[in-house]
Amino acid sequence: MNPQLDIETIEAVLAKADQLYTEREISAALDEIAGNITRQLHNKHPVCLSIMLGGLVPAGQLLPRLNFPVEIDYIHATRYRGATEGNELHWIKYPSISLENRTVLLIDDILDEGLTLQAVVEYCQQQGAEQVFTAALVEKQHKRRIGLQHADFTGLTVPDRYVFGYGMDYQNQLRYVAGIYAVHGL
Ligand SMILES: O=P(O)(O)OC[C@H]1O[C@H](OP(=O)(O)OP(=O)(O)O)[C@H](O)[C@@H]1O
Ligand SMILES: Nc1nc2[nH]cnc2c(=O)[nH]1
Repeated sequence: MNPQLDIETIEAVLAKADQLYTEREISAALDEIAGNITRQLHNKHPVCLSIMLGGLVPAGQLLPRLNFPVEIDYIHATRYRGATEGNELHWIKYPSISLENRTVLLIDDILDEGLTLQAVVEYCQQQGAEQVFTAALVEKQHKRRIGLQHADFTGLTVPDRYVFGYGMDYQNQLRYVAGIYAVHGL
């Protein structure tokens, strides 16, 4: 499938966007999240599941900060699918590692309405996980949370705008950006 946006448009979206967090601020937040995860899970040998695609960058930056034994796998589930409003959750890949009697840590980029993390927590529980913890780099601030209210581990808050960078996309683009930005006008 061809990208929805051409290179000039992608560069213009980035140039006009409002920067909410620098890479340095995100790095400090990841240090804090990693410290809190370590204190709570260091002797649990957790299965860490990145929720793709958005979880890719936060998980990739968080996991090397965890200096204790973990197993790594991923789930691919999406409800926005390149749009700026969510729909029902589309499951693309279930984890390969058995979750039975395991402590599970889910890692995602953003908690918005909370439906994605809630559905994935329920899936893990159905698979027999002993305990399920959630980490989201960012929590969006609004009163429309209808699923999971808060992640167990989180670092940054963003206003009620559409944000991208550090794993988060705008129309399937800009996930690689080393900062967190709000789209101009959204
Ligand atoms: O709290 P919610 O309102 O459910 O939204 C949060 C979810 O939305 C994004 O995923 P998206 O469906 O855009 O897929 P992606 O990971 O491929 O970006 C993000 O990565 C979270 O998983
Ligand atoms: N990229 C991105 N994904 C989301 N999923 C839910 N909210 C958002 C958001 O603001 N940005």
